[in-house]
Amino acid sequence: MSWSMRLEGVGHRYGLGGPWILRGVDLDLRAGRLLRLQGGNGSGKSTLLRLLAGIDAPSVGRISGRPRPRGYVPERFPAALPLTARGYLTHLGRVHGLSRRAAGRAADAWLERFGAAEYAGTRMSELSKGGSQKVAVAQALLAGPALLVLDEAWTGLDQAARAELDRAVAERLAAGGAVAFVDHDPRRLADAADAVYRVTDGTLVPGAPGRALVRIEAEGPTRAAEPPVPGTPRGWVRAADGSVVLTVPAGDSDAVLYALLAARPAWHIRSVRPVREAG
Ligand SMILES: Nc1ncnc2c1ncn2[C@@H]1O[C@H](COP(=O)(O)OP(=O)(O)OP(=O)(O)O)[C@@H](O)[C@H]1O
Repeated sequence: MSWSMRLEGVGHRYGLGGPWILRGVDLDLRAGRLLRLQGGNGSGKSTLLRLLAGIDAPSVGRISGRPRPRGYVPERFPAALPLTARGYLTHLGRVHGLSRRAAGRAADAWLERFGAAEYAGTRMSELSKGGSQKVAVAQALLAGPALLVLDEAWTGLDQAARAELDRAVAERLAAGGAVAFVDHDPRRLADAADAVYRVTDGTLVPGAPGRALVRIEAEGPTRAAEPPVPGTPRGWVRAADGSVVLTVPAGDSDAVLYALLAARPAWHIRSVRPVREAG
């Protein structure tokens, strides 16, 4: 399996007059890649995952090369379907082009893997939250997707099922699939994710998860003085009392502190505090 999918200048908003949720998103996703998306609440992660999965079309821009088959686990799985777990999965297998027999076998195999074989005959509407989430994950994996999109898919699964999903992700990648995911736990697949992006202010920026930062609060020789650290990557903000707060990668903090203290006239350092970049 060798393919490459591309997003070019993608923007999205809900409704014509609605605010732009995403703007100018460029992204390449290739066979074998594991992409993690991060960002604050409501930043647009789920929106981007739906665009990747092809559930929604972008309002502007272009998405090309999206492979098939695709699997998608939404943040909220519609559980109130009038089918049993096995019936639903078998039906979806048929939609993906499997024979009735092969679809039934795939349904059983995935229910078994996620420890849900005992719910095979249970109506979807009667499943527990965890049971329903296992079906949500099984339906996405059923057809061996080339592109797997997981929106908080581990949430609600028991520990064994979470580990099983980790294995299923590794299998998809080994088979030449790509996986894009969002998860609130920064440790999820942390060793495997080879691309990490943050959705922030509607744009997509490359970013390592939860980098260690240092917040330095300093007072200049005058209230309007600008800190003598032009290279500070994350910039600085001025507090109401005229002091400035610089947030810098932990590795740069010694150099920034030195620059402040070596300045003439020197700056007064009020506090130095380690912080973590929000996940
Ligand atoms: N169907 C919709 N109609 C209108 N607005 C929507 C719709 N879906 C999402 N939004 C809005 O788009 C913005 C981004 O939502 P989205 O769910 O993509 O963010 P998110 O980063 O996944 O958030 P969270 O971490 O809270 O799940 C939010 O302001 C949300 O209210």
